[in-house]
Amino acid sequence: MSIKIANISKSYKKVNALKNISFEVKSGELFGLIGPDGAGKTTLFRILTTLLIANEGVASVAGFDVITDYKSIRKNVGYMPGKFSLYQDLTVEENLDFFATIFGTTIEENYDLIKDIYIQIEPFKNRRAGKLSGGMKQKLALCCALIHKPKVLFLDEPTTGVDPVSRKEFWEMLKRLQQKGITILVSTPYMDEAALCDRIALIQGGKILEIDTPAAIVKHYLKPIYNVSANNMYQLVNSLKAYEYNHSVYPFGEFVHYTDRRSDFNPAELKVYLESKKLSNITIEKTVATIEDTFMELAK
Ligand SMILES: Nc1ncnc2c1ncn2[C@@H]1O[C@H](COP(=O)(O)OP(=O)(O)OP(=O)(O)O)[C@@H](O)[C@H]1O
Repeated sequence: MSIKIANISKSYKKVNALKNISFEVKSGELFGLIGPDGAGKTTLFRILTTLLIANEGVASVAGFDVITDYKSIRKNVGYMPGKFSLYQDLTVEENLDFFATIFGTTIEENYDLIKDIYIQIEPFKNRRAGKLSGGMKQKLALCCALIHKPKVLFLDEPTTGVDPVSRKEFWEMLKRLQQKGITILVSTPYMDEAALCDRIALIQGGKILEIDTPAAIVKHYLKPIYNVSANNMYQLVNSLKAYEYNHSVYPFGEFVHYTDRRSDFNPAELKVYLESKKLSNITIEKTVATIEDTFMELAK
C-alpha cells in the first residue's frame, strides 16, 4: 500500500472537516478524490503531506507515518496544492530551479521525468510565472512537484480553472507519470475526470460516500434513468420538480436526468403531464447513469 488512512478526523473549531475517513491507495494507482467545494479534500491532502495534524486517526504515505516520519514523507512526495504553489515573480526556469534546489537536486538530474511536460513550457522559460496562462501555470506547477522524483504525487484540484483542452492534456500526462511507477492521489470537483481514475472515493461533508472503480460505482445506480428534453429548459425543470412521482430531477447539459418513484413508470404518462404544462418538442429516452448521477443520489 502506498497510502493508508485509518479513522482520520479533523475539525477547525466548530467545522468538522473530516469525519472518520479510512481508505487505502495501492502502489502505482491513480486514485481520485471526488467531491464539491468544502468536502474536505484539501484538509486530507494537507494531513497526508504533513502540513496539518489530524485530531484522530493514523495515516502513512510510502510506508512513513505522517507524524513520526514526517521528514521522510517530505522527501518522498510531491504536492501540487490548489493555489499558490508558484512564485509569481520568478520566471518559469527560476521556479523550477528553486524547487530543485530546496530538495537538494538539479533540473538536469531528474530531467527525464519532467521532460515531456517541460518541453511544452520551455519556450516561455524566461517568462514570469504570474504572466503564464492557466494551462501553462499548471504544467509548471506539476514540473515543480516532480523535480525531486517523488514516489507519491498529491494533486489538489489541478485542473480547476483550466480550459478543456489543457485539462485533457493534463490527464494524459498523469497517465504517463503513472506508467513510470508514481502513485497519484488527485482531487477534482469535475465528475467527468473521475472516470479517468483507477479508483475513486466520493467525498462530501467530510465523509466518504463510496469507494470503488468508476465502472463499479456507476453500476451501483439501480434506478432506471431518463434523458428528458423540451422546448423550454427552465420550465421543464420546474414542471418535473413539481411532478408528484419524481424521485430525482437534475439538469444535465441539454437534458434533464429524471428518475421516477414508481416501479411501473410509463414515459408516455409523463409526456402527457409535460404537455399539460404547455411544453412542446418533448423527448423522454432511457439513458445510463453517470458518476455525477450516482454522486447526487448518494449525497441526497
Ligand atoms: N483553516 C480553516 N479554518 C476553519 N475552517 C476551515 C479551514 N480550512 C478549511 N475549513 C473548512 O473545512 C471544510 C473543508 O474544507 P477543505 O478546504 O478541506 O475542502 P475542499 O474539499 O478542499 O474544498 P475547497 O475546494 O473549497 O478547498 C470547509 O467547510 C471549510 O470551510
